[in-house]
Amino acid sequence: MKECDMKKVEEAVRNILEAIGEDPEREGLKDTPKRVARFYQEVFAGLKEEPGDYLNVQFTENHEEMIIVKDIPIYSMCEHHLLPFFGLVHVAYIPKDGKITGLSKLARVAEGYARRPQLQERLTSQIANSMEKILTAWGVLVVIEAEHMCMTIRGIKKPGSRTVTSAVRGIFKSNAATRAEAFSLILSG
Ligand SMILES: Nc1nc2c(ncn2[C@@H]2O[C@H](COP(=O)(O)OP(=O)(O)OP(=O)(O)O)[C@@H](O)[C@H]2O)c(=O)[nH]1
Ligand SMILES: [Zn+2]
Repeated sequence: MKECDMKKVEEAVRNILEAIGEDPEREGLKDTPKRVARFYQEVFAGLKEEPGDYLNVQFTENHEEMIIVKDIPIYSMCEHHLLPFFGLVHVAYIPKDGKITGLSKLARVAEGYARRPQLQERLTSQIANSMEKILTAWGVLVVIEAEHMCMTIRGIKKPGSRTVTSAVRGIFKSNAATRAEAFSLILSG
């Protein structure tokens, strides 16, 4: 897991500015390479951690019913255009053997995987896979609704269109009633 090479990003941004016909030395742009480097360091910080590890914070509680954390806001960067996509993550799981994790840890996992060059589908399955592996729950369900800037400000230009992805594991896959209950709780206001 490599640290962000700030000098390399700065040099690349200076090159881009030159390539588009700008003067990287002019007043308004002279600090831009540094700013963009800090910005990339922040939005790609998830590359230098293993976000699933947050789930190792676990408690024992006699609760084998559904736990849902919904409406977790995320900002990620689409790996095709390096433009943001953003929206809401909803996660659900049914713990096994009393193994539950901290609620904030579920949001930290979503945040960690979002802070990488991503595809929405991969982000969805990485969150679900880490929950399935580390929580060893009866079932895991992850839904993401997001808007992609690469479909908004360029190309096809369809602002407001939203992409919904889901990843379903364990009992949520095998039991339609359990899955329907999770979806109705997630989609209710
Ligand atoms: N499946 C998926 N596609 C994505 C995601 N983010 C961006 N894309 C798509 O990636 C595709 C890249 O297509 P290309 O034809 O290589 O690139 P492009 O010429 O910039 O495509 P347009 O966006 O159609 O102009 C586009 O259809 C994007 O909408 C994502 O998270 N998941
Ligand atoms: Zn894109």
